[in-house]
Parts: sequence; C-alpha cells; structure tokens
Amino acid sequence: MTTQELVAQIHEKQSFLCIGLDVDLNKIPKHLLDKEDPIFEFNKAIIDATHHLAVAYKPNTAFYEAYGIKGWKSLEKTITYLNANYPEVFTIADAKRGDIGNTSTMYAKAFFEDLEFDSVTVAPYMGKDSVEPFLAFENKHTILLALTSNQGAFDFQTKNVEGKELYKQVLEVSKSYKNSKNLMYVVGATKAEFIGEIRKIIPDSFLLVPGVGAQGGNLQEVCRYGLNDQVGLLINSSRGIIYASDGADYAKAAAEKALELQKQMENILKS
Ligand SMILES: O=C(O)c1cc(=O)[nH]c(=O)n1[C@@H]1O[C@H](COP(=O)(O)O)[C@@H](O)[C@H]1O
Repeated sequence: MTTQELVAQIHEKQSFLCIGLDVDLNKIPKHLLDKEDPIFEFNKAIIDATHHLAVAYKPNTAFYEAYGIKGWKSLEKTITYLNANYPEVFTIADAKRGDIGNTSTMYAKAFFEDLEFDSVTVAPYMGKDSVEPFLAFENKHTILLALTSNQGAFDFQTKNVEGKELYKQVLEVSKSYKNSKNLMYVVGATKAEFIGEIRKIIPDSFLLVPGVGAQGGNLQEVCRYGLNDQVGLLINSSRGIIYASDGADYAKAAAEKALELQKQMENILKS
C-alpha cells in the first residue's frame, strides 16, 4: 500500500486508529476455546466489527509464535483474511526484526512476500545494512523503533551519543538510508512530550504510536505534537480494545471502545 492510499483511507474513515491483535488464549472468551482455531475466530470477529473504525491492524507476532506452528497458522489466516476482505486497511507485522543483511532480507521476504503485510517493525540497533534490505521492497513500509513506550527506553534511547540523544541519532542517520521514503517510526504515546523534537527531524514521516489505553498514553497530547499535513499518525491500542469484554459480546464491546477513539480522532481532525 502506498502512503497516499493510507492517507486517503484516514480521511475517508476520519480515523487514524490501529488495532493491535495481541491475542492471548488466557484472555479471550472461554467459548472460543472449543473452536478449531480460537485465535483466528477471535480476530475475525474483532476485524469484522471494527474495520470501518480503524485504518490499520497490528498483530504482534510474539502472541502467535508463542503457540508454535498453530499460532503461525492463525497469523497467516488473519493476514489472508484482512487482505481478501478489507484490502484498504494497512497491515503491520509487529515483529521487531533486524539482523545482518542477508538475514534481514529473509525476514523481509517472510513478512512482505509470504505473509503479504504492508509493513514490519524493525529494531535499528544493527544499523544501515540491517535496515536497508527491508526498505528495498516497493510500497512496503519499515517501521523503525525510535523512542519506545516502555520504561527501559531511558536505558539507551535517551542517552547522549556524540552530543545528541540516541533516538535522535536513529532518526537522523536513518534518513540517509537508501529508500528512506519507505520509513515510518515507532514513538510511544507515553513519550508525547518528546514528539515536538521528533517532528523537527522527521516532519513528514508517519509515526506508529502505541501506548494509549493500557499503558496510559494520552491521545490529545500525542496529536498536539505529532499531527502533520497528511495526519502522519497511526495510534495503536491493543488490550484496551480487544479485551473490552471476555463474554459473548466481545466483538461488540471492542467496537464500542474503537468508536470512542475514532470519535475523538474525528474531532481532532475537524478542529
Ligand atoms: O512496536 C510496537 O508496536 C510497540 C512499541 C513500543 O514502544 N511499545 C509498544 O507497546 N509496542 C507494542 O504495541 C502494543 C501495545 O499494546 P497495548 O499496551 O495492549 O495497547 C504491543 O503489541 C507492544 O508490543
């Protein structure tokens, strides 16, 4: 998917919501556990109930890999279902990959060619030759971890390296990578006060912002600093939406939570 198509979808739905499909068998409604593929059944119902309110879906691959081959099958069924039924939505494989060049190419093939995701999250730690193999794929997007939502972000990411915080070095240096137009960046909603500085370095890039809902990030504050001419934000909520209810009404309850966020986004876009 091109960035222009993503932006058009945001305007049409008046939403820049990304729903995180982080499916934990201990948290989904008990009646689904009798089904052949409980994870896919859960995802399908959530997607069907929310696709008009969200512009992106982000399965975190850890929640699938944890269940071995069965989990990987559920992931494959989920992305195939999304691409077949809702081709307008932007899909993110939250896999946080990155390795030496030839290995990164294989990771990129796994998520872009085999599973046909639009994007994948990538860790910048191994540098240029670990990121560029992902960027080589046309109309696919590499979402680089810049400033993450967790407390451990302060261990390294905000440390001063040659006169500048490390996350700023990541932003600046990555702009020089080949095909850097295919880059987006992860910035945690819990780090909203940093977004103004981040926008000075990457005014035009899309930011994937996880951490609203369960982690306590504030949507209004993120938007105050993060919105740009083409909106430029994808706000992710996982647990806050998909586990709104653990009863038979789980999909309806998820849609209600998604609607709350979409309404706030619509108001922000109109103001
Ligand atoms: O790359 C991510 O998506 C990510 C980066 C980050 O800094 N913080 C963060 O929470 N995430 C992911 O975003 C999701 C957040 O889930 P909730 O806290 O349940 O909304 C999880 O899949 C996390 O792995």
